[in-house]
Amino acid sequence: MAQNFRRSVAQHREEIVRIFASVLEGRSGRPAELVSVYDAAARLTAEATVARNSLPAFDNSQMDGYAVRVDDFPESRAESASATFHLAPVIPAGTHPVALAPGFAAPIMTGAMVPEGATAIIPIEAVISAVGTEPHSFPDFSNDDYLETVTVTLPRPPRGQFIRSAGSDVAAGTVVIEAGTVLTPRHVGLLAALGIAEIAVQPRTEVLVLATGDEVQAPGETLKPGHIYDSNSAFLSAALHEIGVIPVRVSVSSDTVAEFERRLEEALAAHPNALAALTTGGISKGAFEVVKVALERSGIEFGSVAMQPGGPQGCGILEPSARHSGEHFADHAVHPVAVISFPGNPVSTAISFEIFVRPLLAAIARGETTLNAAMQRAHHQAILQLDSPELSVTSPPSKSQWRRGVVSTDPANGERLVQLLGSEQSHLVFALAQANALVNIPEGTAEAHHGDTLTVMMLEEG
Ligand SMILES: Nc1nc2c(c(=O)[nH]1)N[C@H]1C(S)=C(S)[C@@H](COP(=O)(O)OP(=O)(O)OC[C@H]3O[C@@H](n4cnc5c(N)ncnc54)[C@H](O)[C@@H]3O)O[C@H]1N2
Ligand code: MOO
Repeated sequence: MAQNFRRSVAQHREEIVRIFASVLEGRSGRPAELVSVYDAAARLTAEATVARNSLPAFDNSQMDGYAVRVDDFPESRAESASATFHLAPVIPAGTHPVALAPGFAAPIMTGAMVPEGATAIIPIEAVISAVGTEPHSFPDFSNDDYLETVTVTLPRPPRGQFIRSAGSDVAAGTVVIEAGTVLTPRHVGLLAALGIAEIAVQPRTEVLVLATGDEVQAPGETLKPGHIYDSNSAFLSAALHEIGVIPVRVSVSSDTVAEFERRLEEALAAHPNALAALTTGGISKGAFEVVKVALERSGIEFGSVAMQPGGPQGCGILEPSARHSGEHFADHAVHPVAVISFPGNPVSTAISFEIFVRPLLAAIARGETTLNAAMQRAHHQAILQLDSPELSVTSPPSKSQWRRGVVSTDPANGERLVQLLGSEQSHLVFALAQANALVNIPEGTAEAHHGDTLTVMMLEEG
């Protein structure tokens, strides 16, 4: 049997980075997928997007008002220079106007195409006086009488005033989005503005999620005595989804090695591009440690990390040669797959994912290649608040303990404060759900007191 490892958190992180770097190395790029612009948010672009047309595509009005030829006004520097015009036919948005004849002002709406010949727009509020209508509201356009009866006196505008000229936003031919960009809603809006209905994106990374244990049942089922609901699959699937990775849920509700191997093989056969498998449970010192027994045979290493919760851990690379490919699975394409095994307790699984996997997979989903840097999550300092200042919280000095907490800002001085939720125990899912941060009591520290400064990691931050 392989020697069990003993590692620090930093050493285990390094090992997991090495594993992911190695499994990524052997994979060639997969063909891009075309997705609808409506489904493109958060996807990674496979190629650069070049604007085929300009934005705006045509000169258009920035105001509801009158389109005029500036040359129709008397040449004057005086601010009061004005001229009086008969009206040309109204130009609503979405119409193709005729050219503006000299001596006429065309009522025009915001977004409407500026007629040929017009060189400025005067907003309706700026009309000096009018005959046949109120100066600051448009005449009735429901019949053509206004063409005969209405005149408006307008101030001389600067040339180009309130005209949004063609190409002033995007010139045709511009690279508007580079390859390798994670699309935000703003990018999606830009693509739609350019009339692009579909965009080529990288296929998403798939990761298998295997919860194990005779006692686990899917939510919704009727619980048998001594059983519990499988919360790890739900947590991990949601967490993967949140970072842009496709979770493939595979529940293994039996503690037999053969079933675990068969489920894993079936899942890998059905998802030959899966980059990794995350397992939960079955790795510590019990009599039925199915994950450990099955995967140790395939070269995955198990041991302990100086961390609480999350002490028992396993990780390694499942090489194609070590796969238990039975008769049904021998013929599918095989890649090395990263296997990360978390302890079964729900808080242990959640914290292990946050500390060892989430930042890395999030970076991979964003197309980043410097995985070491990606592993560094933002840490902040916060001042511990305990209900009674004379109390303290304890931690095994040989371990880095991660408590659950709520970080808030002191309104008096803007400092970060942190209150702990629940205890250090790793079955407390309610406290975990209410927490917004993980709070570290570092290795070498046996007690933390009210007012101590501790390192916190915000759960909603990368
Ligand atoms: N003698 C020892 N016993 C244990 C040790 C130890 O060092 N010596 N370590 C403890 C620690 S710490 C942890 S963490 C757990 C890890 O055990 P396993 O990874 O083998 O996990 P299981 O025994 O299968 O389950 C532990 C716990 O979690 C519950 N569980 C399992 N799967 C799920 C799931 N999908 N959803 C929700 N809850 C789950 C399971 O029912 C157990 O209560 O070992 C300690 N024991
Ligand atoms: O290491 Mo266990 O994860 O403390 O409950």
